[in-house]
Amino acid sequence: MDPEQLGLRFQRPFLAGRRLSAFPWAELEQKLKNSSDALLLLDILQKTILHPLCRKYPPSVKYRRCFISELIKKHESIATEPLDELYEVLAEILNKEESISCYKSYLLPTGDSVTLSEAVAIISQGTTGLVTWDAALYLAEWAIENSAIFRNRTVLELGSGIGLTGLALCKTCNPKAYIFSDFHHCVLEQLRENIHLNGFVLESETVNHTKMPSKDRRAEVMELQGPKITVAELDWNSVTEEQLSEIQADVIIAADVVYDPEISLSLVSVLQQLSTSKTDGKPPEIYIGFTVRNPDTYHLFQTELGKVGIGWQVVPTHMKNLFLYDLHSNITLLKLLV
Ligand SMILES: C[S@@+](CC[C@H](N)C(=O)[O-])C[C@H]1O[C@@H](n2cnc3c(N)ncnc32)[C@H](O)[C@@H]1O
Repeated sequence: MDPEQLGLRFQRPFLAGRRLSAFPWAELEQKLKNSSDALLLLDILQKTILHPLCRKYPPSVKYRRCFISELIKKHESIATEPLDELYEVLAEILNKEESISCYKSYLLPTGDSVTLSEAVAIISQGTTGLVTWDAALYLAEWAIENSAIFRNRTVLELGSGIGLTGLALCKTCNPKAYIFSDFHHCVLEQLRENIHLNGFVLESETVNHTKMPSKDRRAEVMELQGPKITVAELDWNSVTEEQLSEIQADVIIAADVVYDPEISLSLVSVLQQLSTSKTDGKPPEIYIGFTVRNPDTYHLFQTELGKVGIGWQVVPTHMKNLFLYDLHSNITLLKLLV
């Protein structure tokens, strides 16, 4: 494999902040043993820590520190002379302060990328919604592979979190309109920030509090070639039938929203109400992707769907693993039959 290729295999997981143990370290070590040429390490540096996306939107300090330390270790295991560039980068990182948030960038097959500001901790501010979960990566990848389902249609996403699936879909699948939704105020705030970070303009701040956009803003919205994007504050426990009937989505999606029995019950009720609203005489297509952590929770979700007359089929796996979700996590994508 040429050194450029190995560099690219470090780039994608590094920018997305994936687990360091999943990086091709053994291959790097082998290559370095065969030739102690520093060019390979410099290429990896350029494609990761020195990449323009990382300079502008860096992963967490701890993550970068661990990564550069691992590169130094690999280099020192085969070379006698230290490589200055590695130590310069380490020194720069050691001077940085830890923060509770960081950036992750996900490279799209179009050559574009989605960058998100995410929390460093898996649970923060009392919510799981401030990080991107594997099911969101899986659903985004599946959507990109099946973009015809979304082209020129209105898509509603439930429990969007900070927006990975929707932003990837808006950048690659040409939906007519995309409605992100969630209920947690910190998540909604972070979601809006991420939408702006990716160059999109919001149609309005929330569906519930529609503000008339300023003249400049209207011009900006009109100039925008992409989908009409909305963020809706939508709580499955309190949303009314009337609010749901106003949405009129052609396609409904959600990622990692089946993880708690109590939440499942209100989610199913929302899905049932949404499934009865018809656009152009047709019910919406509904796709729910989730990691099966506890089979009982999964079965409860299926049972509750059955009780309200919603069937389901498992959508076959695609496994291109463009976004590097953990291949050992048990992710399922259901198409609901309404
Ligand atoms: C595990 S996170 C998944 C976030 C994102 N879809 C992903 O996969 O990365 C679950 C999301 O569901 C949202 N959620 C939980 N209960 C909700 C409710 N009652 N109404 C609306 N959203 C809810 C949370 O705020 C959170 O963003």
